[in-house]
Amino acid sequence: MSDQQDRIYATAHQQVTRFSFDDTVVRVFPDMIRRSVPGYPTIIDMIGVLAARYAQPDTCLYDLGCSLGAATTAMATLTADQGNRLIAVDNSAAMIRQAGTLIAETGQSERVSLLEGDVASMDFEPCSMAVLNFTLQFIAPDKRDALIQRLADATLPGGILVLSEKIRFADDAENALQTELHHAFKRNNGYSDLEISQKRTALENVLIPETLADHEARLRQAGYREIHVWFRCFNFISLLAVR
Ligand SMILES: C[S@@+](CC[C@H](N)C(=O)[O-])C[C@H]1O[C@@H](n2cnc3c(N)ncnc32)[C@H](O)[C@@H]1O
Ligand SMILES: O=C(O)C(=O)C[C@]1(C(=O)O)C=C[C@@H](O)C=C1
Repeated sequence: MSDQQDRIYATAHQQVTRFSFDDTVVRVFPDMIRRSVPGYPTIIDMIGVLAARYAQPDTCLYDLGCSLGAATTAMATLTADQGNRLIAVDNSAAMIRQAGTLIAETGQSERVSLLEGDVASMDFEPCSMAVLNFTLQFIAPDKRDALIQRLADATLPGGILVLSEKIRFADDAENALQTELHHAFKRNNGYSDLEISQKRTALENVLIPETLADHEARLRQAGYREIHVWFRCFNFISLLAVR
């Protein structure tokens, strides 16, 4: 079951605990992410479009921090009959369990390997596409350079990384405005001020955003030849990095 409405922070919690991708979150995840991330459905659709454009025949495609496999399914659907193997990884056992059920329902299980594991410590096979769709932000900052470097090293010439992140802005006024606009988006999607504020507390020191410049510098340093911002809404962006 993962089709319930997100009401996790609707009532006052005595103590707001650190956000984690457990069973409670899995049950509401599709609703939570759609109402929390501006443009999420578009980003998923466009990951499919990017797969159709950049996935090379008979190569691996990675979905890292796959949650319920939305990006995996988009990539699999738009690369049918190309001989690609999809490797979807998440370190939440609850997510992986439910992702397995959902991917089986799409009939794509044969091409998809679902792995429970930490993407910050895994070795990558040669691949033509990797997706980090709102995952890097949850990985300890001191592990991010090494992860992106290992991914860049595993990516075939002409292959890509799609990196989507919540970002912060170096300028305090800009940061405050973009954060306020994101909260207005959440309010417009039915979240109350209490829900917004408790979720924000739960995400503190769990989701650690960096600036666009930080992301671009890391990607360039790792050896990506081209870096494009292809999606942006308020403090949410998605980058296309070409190897
Ligand atoms: C915001 S969700 C990603 C959404 C998903 N990519 C999508 O497009 O629907 C972040 C996911 O990253 C996973 N995650 C966080 N840290 C991870 C790590 N070190 N290794 C693997 N997965 C991780 C979480 O369990 C969670 O499922
Ligand atoms: O809800 C928020 O305020 C968020 O920052 C959104 C966000 C994300 O960017 O990953 C945070 C956690 C949930 O997984 C879903 C969405």
